[in-house]
Amino acid sequence: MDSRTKGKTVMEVGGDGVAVITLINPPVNSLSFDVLYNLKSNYEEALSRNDVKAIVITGAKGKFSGGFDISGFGEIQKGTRKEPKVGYISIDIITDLLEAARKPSVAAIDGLALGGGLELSMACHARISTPGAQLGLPELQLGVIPGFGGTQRLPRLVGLTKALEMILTSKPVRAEEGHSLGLIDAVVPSAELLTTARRWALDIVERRKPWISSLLKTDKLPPLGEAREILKFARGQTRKQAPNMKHPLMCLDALEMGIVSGPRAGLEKEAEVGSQVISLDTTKGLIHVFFSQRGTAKVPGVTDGGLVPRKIKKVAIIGGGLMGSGIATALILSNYPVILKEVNEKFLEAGIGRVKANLQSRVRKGSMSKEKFEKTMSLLKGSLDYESFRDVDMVIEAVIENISLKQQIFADLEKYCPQHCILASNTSTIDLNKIGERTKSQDRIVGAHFFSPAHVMPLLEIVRTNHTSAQVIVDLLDVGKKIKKTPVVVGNCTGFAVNRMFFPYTQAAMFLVERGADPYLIDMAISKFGMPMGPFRLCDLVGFGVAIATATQFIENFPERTYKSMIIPLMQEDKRAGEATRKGFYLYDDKRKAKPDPELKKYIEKARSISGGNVDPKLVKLSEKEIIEMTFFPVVNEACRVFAEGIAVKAADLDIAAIMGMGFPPYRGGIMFWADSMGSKYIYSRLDEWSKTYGDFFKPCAFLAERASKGAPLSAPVEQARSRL
Ligand SMILES: CCC[C@H](O)CC(=O)SCCNC(=O)CCNC(=O)[C@H](O)C(C)(C)COP(=O)([O-])OP(=O)([O-])OC[C@H]1O[C@@H](n2cnc3c(N)ncnc32)[C@H](O)[C@@H]1OP(=O)([O-])[O-]
Repeated sequence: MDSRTKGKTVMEVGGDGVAVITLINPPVNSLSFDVLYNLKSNYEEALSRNDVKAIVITGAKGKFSGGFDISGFGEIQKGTRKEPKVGYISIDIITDLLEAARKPSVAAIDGLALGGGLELSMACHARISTPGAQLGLPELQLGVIPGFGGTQRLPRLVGLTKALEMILTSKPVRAEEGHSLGLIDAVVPSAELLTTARRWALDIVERRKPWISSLLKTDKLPPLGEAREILKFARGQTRKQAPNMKHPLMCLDALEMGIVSGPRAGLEKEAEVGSQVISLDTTKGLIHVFFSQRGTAKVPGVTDGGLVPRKIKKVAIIGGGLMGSGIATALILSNYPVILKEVNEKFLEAGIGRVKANLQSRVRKGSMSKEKFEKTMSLLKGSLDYESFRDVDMVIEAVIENISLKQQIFADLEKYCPQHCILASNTSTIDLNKIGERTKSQDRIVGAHFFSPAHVMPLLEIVRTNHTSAQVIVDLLDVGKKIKKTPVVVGNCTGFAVNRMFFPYTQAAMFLVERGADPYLIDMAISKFGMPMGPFRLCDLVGFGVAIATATQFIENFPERTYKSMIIPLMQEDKRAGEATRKGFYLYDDKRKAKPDPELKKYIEKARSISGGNVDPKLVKLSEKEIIEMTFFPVVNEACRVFAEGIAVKAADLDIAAIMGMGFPPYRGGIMFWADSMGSKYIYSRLDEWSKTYGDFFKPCAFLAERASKGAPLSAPVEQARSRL
């Protein structure tokens, strides 16, 4: 392959008259422009050759195709590549050249056919797949729409309702389901894939199998009136679930056009809309997130040194509380044998009970069979001492946040665990250097900070001290991938990356209400911005105990920029501690539905009198935009500090940490990406103005000031960073 080209196709014509075209673009055979243009040339040649009767398309190395090369969108957005004529690929190549050809094509699908990959296969006249292959149109998740005819062919193959479900949820189906839906014509073992596809293609030529153009099928489409009702419902749901995104509705426009005015008009609409969505801000954000999420596992100086992850065969967890049991669940779900250690029988039983309950909820929801439940639970063993730790490869400590207890545990671990064993702590606040103070094993001590509930939340902060070895990080990155977490490697400090960003968010909200802003309007504005809930509703959910404990850490470590509000402590004195007590910033009914509480005013007024602040008429009447800026710019400020200190090595890691750890809306691209969309100068000027009026809590940090003075993006790499990694 030429180093300037991205992927290719190769064509081999067999003695049976079948031309097999193979897509080659590792690792997932994505459809780059080079692959697509090569495919076109191969087709033209196959159609013109007398020795070719039929065509089979397949993908190299067990993967059909992961879809259009997503980096191509970035090139178009940046203007480094000119977009081909609208509809050139989907209409001129895929429809008019391939589907309308006088020679039939069969797709031989192994492993996966996603996005453009599935769309290409749907333009073939039959599809043969291996068992378990993933088939889907996940484009909406990336901010784009299926643009190679998927909005037209999928409803015609599987019916409108199922097509809408697959497109709107971005969730793939397995080959077996695809077969029962009519998307796949036959499922055969991998070894028989190509021979079956070749035979099928020749059978079409010889009229022993039907020659079906998906685009011309109508039997699965509902009558027009019914189709309109289904689409109307889908629009309503989409508006509710994704109010800040335009592309899902634009995708529905293309689908509707095809049903109302025919597939050709539908294809044209799809091409027009597909080209428009590329420049939406939400699309830019989502594509940035796709690559950033995969980039978190690439740590300069760690993963680029050729280290190979060691095999972790057995893991021990100390502490069967909420975190320990969640971590144990995540591990056994990925087939790791786990020992759960507790201090006595009662606690051990409770810990194992929690793991059981986590799995049972899957059985109840139908996502886990009873047999799988039994098999998974059999991977968990309880223990009350360290004897069984002699052959473990990794220990994760998940006990309460008490330094001397943790120090004792790590000293014991050093005695009982093998020399190579990774010693991880799930602490969310305590300095890892202190935890390992009584050991000589500093190089294998690492933080494995899970988020609650650990078996559900997708983020894993891997915390590295100055002593942690690169091998240990590589091992933990591998475990993270196997248990389906997105790892972000961060340096050692109070709060690491996520909690450092969380503190100013809640503190800003407390400041605003103390100065007269309405907490319920703040929550509403922040939910509208795209957070799962506002800061006050969140405080109620996590409970005031946790909120006070984390705030205390921040006050102790960063006193110069902490806003100390008494609202939460005052409420706690009155036994209002959040949702668990049915009273917090909101009141909760039997069904845990939240409603505003007029009594809240009393606590706010008292807190205001303690802090000595006054109601500020400007803050009483904040617009939604001002609310967002006053709560999130302090977060941006803290993210800048985390970046400048080298706690995070890439700004994009903070984007992922904010999305997965705080619930920051992915379509805004993450905290730094969003900040850059407004510009460092603007953010600096706002914070600077507020700090002059309201104090140091808002004071822009030196990094932000410097970037603003140069007009530079916040996400540009930190030169000669005082990296802690
Ligand atoms: C006009 C166009 C119309 C069309 O309808 C639009 C589309 O098709 S939109 C597309 C619709 N398709 C999708 O949305 C599918 C998106 N992809 C996926 O969901 C997963 O990657 C997949 C399930 C395929 C493999 O999961 P896994 O085994 O856990 O592996 P992994 O996830 O770690 O990825 C491994 C490497 O492959 C890379 N890469 C992957 N796909 C693409 C791509 N399409 N392109 C480029 N690169 C891609 C990925 O960046 C990573 O690179 P690196 O340098 O090693 O970090």
